[in-house]
Amino acid sequence: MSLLKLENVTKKFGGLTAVSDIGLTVEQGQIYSLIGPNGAGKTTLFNLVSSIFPVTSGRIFFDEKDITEVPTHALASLGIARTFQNLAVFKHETVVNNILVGLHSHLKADPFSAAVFWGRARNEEIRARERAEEIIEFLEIEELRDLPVGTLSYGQQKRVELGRALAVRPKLLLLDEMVSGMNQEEREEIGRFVLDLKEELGMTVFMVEHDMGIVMDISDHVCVMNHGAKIAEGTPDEVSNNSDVIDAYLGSRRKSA
Ligand SMILES: Nc1ncnc2c1ncn2[C@@H]1O[C@H](COP(=O)(O)OP(=O)(O)OP(=O)(O)O)[C@@H](O)[C@H]1O
Repeated sequence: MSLLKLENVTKKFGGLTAVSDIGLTVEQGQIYSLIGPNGAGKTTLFNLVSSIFPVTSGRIFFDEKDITEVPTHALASLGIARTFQNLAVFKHETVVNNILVGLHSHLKADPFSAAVFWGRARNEEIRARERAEEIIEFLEIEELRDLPVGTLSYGQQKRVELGRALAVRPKLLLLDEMVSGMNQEEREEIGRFVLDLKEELGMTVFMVEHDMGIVMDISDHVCVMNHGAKIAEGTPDEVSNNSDVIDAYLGSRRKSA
């Protein structure tokens, strides 16, 4: 079953077409990677799915609902969570508090009952703390739980950011260049967690990634963009043997050489 579907999505910035007539389908339970040379339009496409920019034309469907005009803040309650290319964590707060922030933005109790910590608010708070502990265990960061996030390595901070995105139990997780800036060991760990998300929690993952090792190792499906357009899609093997894809990457390397 398709979970995310883009139909003829285009984004123009003035005279520049950053995303050109893209159609794609992410199936439930897939790890779907979006790749392409620098400036191909990957991040712009992600920003359209998460409503950071409005589309110029086209429609976006999630779980069969048209979400093209749904604002960013309303996407979490529909089941879409996202991490960002640059770290989005509260550096002075502890690991557990950073994960609780992801949960609190989702709680339903009104501010009055939250203030007296009673009834619904109290039950929600207890459940939120249990959920935070589950995530900490899943990400194997128990020994870091009470440390301020700013004191952790970059790879550990990324794991906390991933934990915060998981807090809302998303159906779809958007990961924007999760492993950039990480060492090889951290990259492999994140790759393993993403695979566990799919295999243990049945989560669907849509990711923009430059690290070809991870893309080829864990993706079910890969979509390749160049100059705003989709140039190929298929299994990791299919796209890595596709001559248009090879040309696009070689061309971009020649330009930057
Ligand atoms: N807010 C913006 N205003 C104007 N142009 C933009 C904006 N955001 C992106 N662009 C342009 O759109 C094109 C696609 O950029 P985008 O960042 O989506 O590519 P990318 O594939 O994510 O690249 P990278 O791999 O380098 O992150 C580029 O030419 C970029 O300069």
